[in-house]
Amino acid sequence: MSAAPKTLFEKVWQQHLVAEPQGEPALLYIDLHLVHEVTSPQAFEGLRLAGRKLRRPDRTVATVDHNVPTSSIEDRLHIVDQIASKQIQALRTNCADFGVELYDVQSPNQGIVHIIGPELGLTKPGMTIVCGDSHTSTHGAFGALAFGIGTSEVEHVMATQTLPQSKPQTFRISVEGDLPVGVTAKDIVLHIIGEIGTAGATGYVVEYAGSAIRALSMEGRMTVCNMSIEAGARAGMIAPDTTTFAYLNGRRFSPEASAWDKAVEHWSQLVTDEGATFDRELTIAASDITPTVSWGTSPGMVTGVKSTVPLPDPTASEADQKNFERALEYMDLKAGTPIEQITVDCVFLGSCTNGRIEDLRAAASVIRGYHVATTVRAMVVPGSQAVKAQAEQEGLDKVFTEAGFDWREPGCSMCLGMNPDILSPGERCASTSNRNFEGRQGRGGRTHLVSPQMAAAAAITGHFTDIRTWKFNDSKEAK
Ligand SMILES: CC(C)[C@H](C(=O)O)[C@@H](O)C(=O)O
Ligand code: SF4
Repeated sequence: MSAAPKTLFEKVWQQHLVAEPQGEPALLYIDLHLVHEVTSPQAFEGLRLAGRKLRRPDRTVATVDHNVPTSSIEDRLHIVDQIASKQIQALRTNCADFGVELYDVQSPNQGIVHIIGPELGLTKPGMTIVCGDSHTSTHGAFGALAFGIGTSEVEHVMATQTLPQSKPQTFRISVEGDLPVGVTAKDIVLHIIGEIGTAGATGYVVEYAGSAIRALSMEGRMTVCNMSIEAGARAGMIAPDTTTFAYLNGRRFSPEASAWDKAVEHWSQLVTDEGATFDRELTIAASDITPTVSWGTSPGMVTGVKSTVPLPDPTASEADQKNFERALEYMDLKAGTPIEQITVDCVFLGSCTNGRIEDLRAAASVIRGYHVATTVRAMVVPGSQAVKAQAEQEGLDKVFTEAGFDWREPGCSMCLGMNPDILSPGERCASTSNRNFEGRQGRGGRTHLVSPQMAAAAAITGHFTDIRTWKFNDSKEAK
């Protein structure tokens, strides 16, 4: 083995190479395949038609998340929507036929696929993880190489447990220094996308590094890696460290006893070596990041809460100027409007970006002792059954419901319009999710991406409000 310094990505890539045919994509071994109801039916059908079995059912785990109603257990058991009901039924039949473990609506392990993987300890450092879902990049927070794949690739992995992949380039983004109070992982990643653009990381695997990233909890790291795809990246990764090991210790599928010690020893090597080079590097000062709000129809159209909707840039290309105008028109905003003057009709707390327990705790600390503005409808959708149970044990559900939030069952919910939780045309939403495309939360709906703290504050005041000057009612939780 050569002693040349390697990046974290390079190490994981090399450890999974099955073949490297000349002039063709490499063949990678896949350690974990996560499956949900939307992108799997055709893949299972392909296997069935070809008379093939699933190569490694024991490395395949399925759940239902995108289509499930979040209103009540009753509604989840009797899904009215025909497409949703058919997809979920197909997943049940497919998992039973091919021997795949399915965390169905009544399982205590059900939840958004990118929330349950880490929470169960299925997601581990150094793994290759795929799912027919773009936000698979979330799992890179553990030092895994994790990326979304298309339905035909889902079938390939099901049949062979391998995947042909062209080798991506590497991009290190270092965020250095202490994050200012009130600035979160969500603000880091929105800020980064604002800086580099939605195609800024296209073709790269991004490694997030620097003291501000190291200081993040696993939940925060997952939020950052989750949105890598919104900058066009193939995947996002963060080197595992003691924070990672502490999170994984004792989880259901984590190794135990001597196997744990061996695993930690191996995982500890999964860092970028001193002197290893990246194809591209960028350093961002944490102190430059403020609570960030998206004003337009792409996750790169963001600005600070104290700022305004941007003015047109006469030096931009004609296409960019058109996009800008179109975004303002769709969002029904005027250039130069202060962000804090934008009122919201709806607040959505949830999704695989910000539907974890830490997100709910942070939002609850903001709303404690307050009530949702009369002009706002607000909902909290825990990312998983485990998040929901934990939150209820801590009494957070009470904090939310007493403040006037709707407390719901786990799923993707209002992150995308594939289930009954949608915006009405023209409705404006402060959302903790990751995409703000036209129609993303329902036809004609207007999405502003923010952190859980910022979403919670907007729910109370009815407009975007700088969380840095918030008056917390419980100093214990104030953050
Ligand atoms: C439905 C699914 C394929 C899609 C994705 O790949 O990301 C969804 O999860 C999303 O967030 O838009
Ligand atoms: S929560 Fe949103 S982003 Fe995440 S998997 Fe579901 S639909 Fe996709």
